[in-house]
Amino acid sequence: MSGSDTVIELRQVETRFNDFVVHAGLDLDVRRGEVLALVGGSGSGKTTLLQEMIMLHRPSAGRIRMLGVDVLRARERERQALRRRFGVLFQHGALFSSLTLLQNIGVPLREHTDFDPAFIDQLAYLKLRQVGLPAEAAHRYPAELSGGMIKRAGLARAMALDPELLFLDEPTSGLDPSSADGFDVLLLQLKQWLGLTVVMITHDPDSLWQVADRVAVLGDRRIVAVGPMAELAAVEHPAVRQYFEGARAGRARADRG
Ligand SMILES: Nc1ncnc2c1ncn2[C@@H]1O[C@H](COP(=O)(O)OP(=O)(O)OP(=O)(O)O)[C@@H](O)[C@H]1O
Repeated sequence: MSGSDTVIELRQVETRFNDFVVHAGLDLDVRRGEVLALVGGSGSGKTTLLQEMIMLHRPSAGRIRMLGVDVLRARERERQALRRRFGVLFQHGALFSSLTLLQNIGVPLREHTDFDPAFIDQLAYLKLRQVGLPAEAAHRYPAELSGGMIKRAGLARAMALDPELLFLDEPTSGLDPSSADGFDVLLLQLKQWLGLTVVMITHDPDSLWQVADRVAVLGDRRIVAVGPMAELAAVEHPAVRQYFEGARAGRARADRG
């Protein structure tokens, strides 16, 4: 039985693509207010697991509870209501190229509310500023912006409906080190200011050490270890060891101190 501080609970999740088993007997809890990083080798099933949490993919078996809702058994109306309570930042930002940043950020508000257009612009502008974008970026198009700004705009859009939960797919990948650092700092601030719960896939050792409260490691089709990086350092499983060996991992660890 989970406590009220568990916002997502996965139990005995199994995922198959025909005969190919991606997850089997996978258990994971996400706690309220934490940043949980999901890591694992290529093809270990991170993206598929994220898609199952955001209801884009249905596991073959098991149970997923999110914000008190039994996701796989809920009626479509309940699932629709749940969708408004989380935001997603996809890997490449997934902004509409023909819309300005302000219009992009306002998309979920236009879809899910009856607010008038001027009010939607005001709310979108607040989100734009909340993620640290300058006022003049509001009327620019995605093609005119840096990768870091696009990620921030994608985050602002994910936050448009004031979600309790955020899902981020490799938020710092493709960013230069200083933009990636900036994004990490932003995430920490948003967590602190808004009490958001964040689940993110990342390969970035700096994010693992500096932003994640806990790290869940996918290997052998399940979560083989979960805990703060400092605790995972003692885990011998090969899927875990790779985050502690090699130059990048060592640098991130040293920088933290
Ligand atoms: N729709 C699908 N049909 C068949 N196989 C799939 C499908 N989606 C994913 N897979 C397979 O499931 C496995 C897990 O894929 P997934 O994309 O979840 O892994 P990942 O850990 O996110 O990998 P990466 O880090 O490389 O993005 C892979 O072997 C992939 O080929």
